[in-house]
Amino acid sequence: MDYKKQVAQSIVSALDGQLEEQVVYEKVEVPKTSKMGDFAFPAFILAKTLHKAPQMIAADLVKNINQENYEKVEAAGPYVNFFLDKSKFSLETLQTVLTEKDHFGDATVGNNGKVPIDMSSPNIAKPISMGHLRSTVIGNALANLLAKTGYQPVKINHLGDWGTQFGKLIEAYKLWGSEEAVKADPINKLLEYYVRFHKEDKEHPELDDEARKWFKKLEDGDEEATKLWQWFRSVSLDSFKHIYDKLGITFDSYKGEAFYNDKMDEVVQILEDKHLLKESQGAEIVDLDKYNLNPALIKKTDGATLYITRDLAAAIYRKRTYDFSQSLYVVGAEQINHFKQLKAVLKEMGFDWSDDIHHIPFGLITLNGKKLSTRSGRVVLLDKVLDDAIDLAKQQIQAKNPDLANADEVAHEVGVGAVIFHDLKNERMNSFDFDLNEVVRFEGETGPYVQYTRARAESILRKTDHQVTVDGLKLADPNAWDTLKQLQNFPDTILRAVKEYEPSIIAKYSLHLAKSFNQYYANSKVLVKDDQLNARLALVKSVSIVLKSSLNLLGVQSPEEM
Ligand SMILES: NC(=[NH2+])NCCC[C@H](N)C(=O)O
Repeated sequence: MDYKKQVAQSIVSALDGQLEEQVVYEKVEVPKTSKMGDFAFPAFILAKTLHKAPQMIAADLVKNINQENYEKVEAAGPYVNFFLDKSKFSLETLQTVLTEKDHFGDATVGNNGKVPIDMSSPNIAKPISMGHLRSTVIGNALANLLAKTGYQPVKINHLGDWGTQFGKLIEAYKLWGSEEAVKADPINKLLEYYVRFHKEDKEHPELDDEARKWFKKLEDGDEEATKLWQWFRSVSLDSFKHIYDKLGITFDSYKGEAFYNDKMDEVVQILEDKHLLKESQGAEIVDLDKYNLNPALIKKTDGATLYITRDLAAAIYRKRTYDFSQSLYVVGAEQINHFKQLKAVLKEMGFDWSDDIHHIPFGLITLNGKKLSTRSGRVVLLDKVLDDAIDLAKQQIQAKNPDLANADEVAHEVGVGAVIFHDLKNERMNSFDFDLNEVVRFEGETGPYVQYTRARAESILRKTDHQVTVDGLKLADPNAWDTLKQLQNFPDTILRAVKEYEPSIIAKYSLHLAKSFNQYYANSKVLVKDDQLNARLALVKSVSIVLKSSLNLLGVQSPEEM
């Protein structure tokens, strides 16, 4: 039920069609506090046409409005305030949630369109960073949101498994590496070699020439180089998968940069045919002056291809494979220019679908105010962060509920959920600081708080043998009003989150719903056996359903008990 539409229609008929419904609909507001009603119409917009004082217009409107559908309609200065009929509203809302359950909020706007989401995409031979974590959890939440609204998301892990850094790594390994050492602790060892390379090449620039040679060999299929590369790739992938398992996130494809090696000749060919390639100091570039962008470097002097060349091949491959309605790239804001260049080159190549490519950028995570980077070796090992979060969750669960049977499983869901939720409650583009003790708290704006609220709703339902039915859902209790309105807003909230590619909208929504429900529960006696018992328990059940759906959309589990 679209109550705003109902309000707009009431106004239009009271005005005898002097304004279009659409115009009125757009003007109807939601007042700051519910004391001023659930909707308000600024009558002063009619002052010029009607040559009357705004207060008069508001007062006249109130007289002409059919009040039947409302608790009351009143004029307040130049505004008309509408108070919805709470009983009717609760009946309609609770009935919808209880019958649609998990499907409440499903939509069809996506028209089954396929949407590849380039997400996570860490680099081989380096630990997966907090930045990759952001990409992973934002991408996963967007995939869930898209699926709920009728799209078909395809989660692609575009592994950084190709590029000049592999030349550096091979050179470093040849100089300082040992097979046993790598086998014992793959990622940390490989990182150590890489960091050492970047220290030593400052004094020995000849190292860079060697590294370049190794990369060229790799591109030419040299046996030794290829073998080392394959080994580095497979140990790295094992360690990434270990973390994805912990996060509970899966991918539909692991086609990384190397997959496009044999698909780049075609890219270069098209660029040549369209006379887009220019020589510049021996390298091949595409001039993007008219887009106000730096030229895109397609081929280096030694013929080695680049990150953007592989992205061009990948974009074309995805269009051919999925015929996508849109194609998303969840990658940090530091790559904004890269994606602008990518879209511009595709456009120059004559691919109109380049407009359907969207870079979904996000801000940095800092740790105690410091930026994290791999080169300097200041990496936060994600695996450790997750384990610490699980430990913290376990301590709190043991204190609160020492008898909980599946405490380890719940601690995992709460600890990991806390890290994911903390990431997603911040607007994508905001940078934020990460302090684990804040993240895993059971109070405040945290994932565990929402999980705890939902578990509490379930425990209330376990306390009674009353079976909730969809009859008798009229709930006039003003304490329940904010919660009911939140529930009713869920479908719209989902659509907004999808439209803005902004999971934080769902995270904030779930916090608001949890908070309003806790307030309701503190002020109303839910389990008293009177004629509204069914309606109150229906509210509790509905809150549980919607909190669980919200958490699941974010990729966070929702334990029944904690
Ligand atoms: N198609 C892409 N460019 N995806 C993003 C890749 C991210 C890259 N591997 C990095 O860690 O910076």
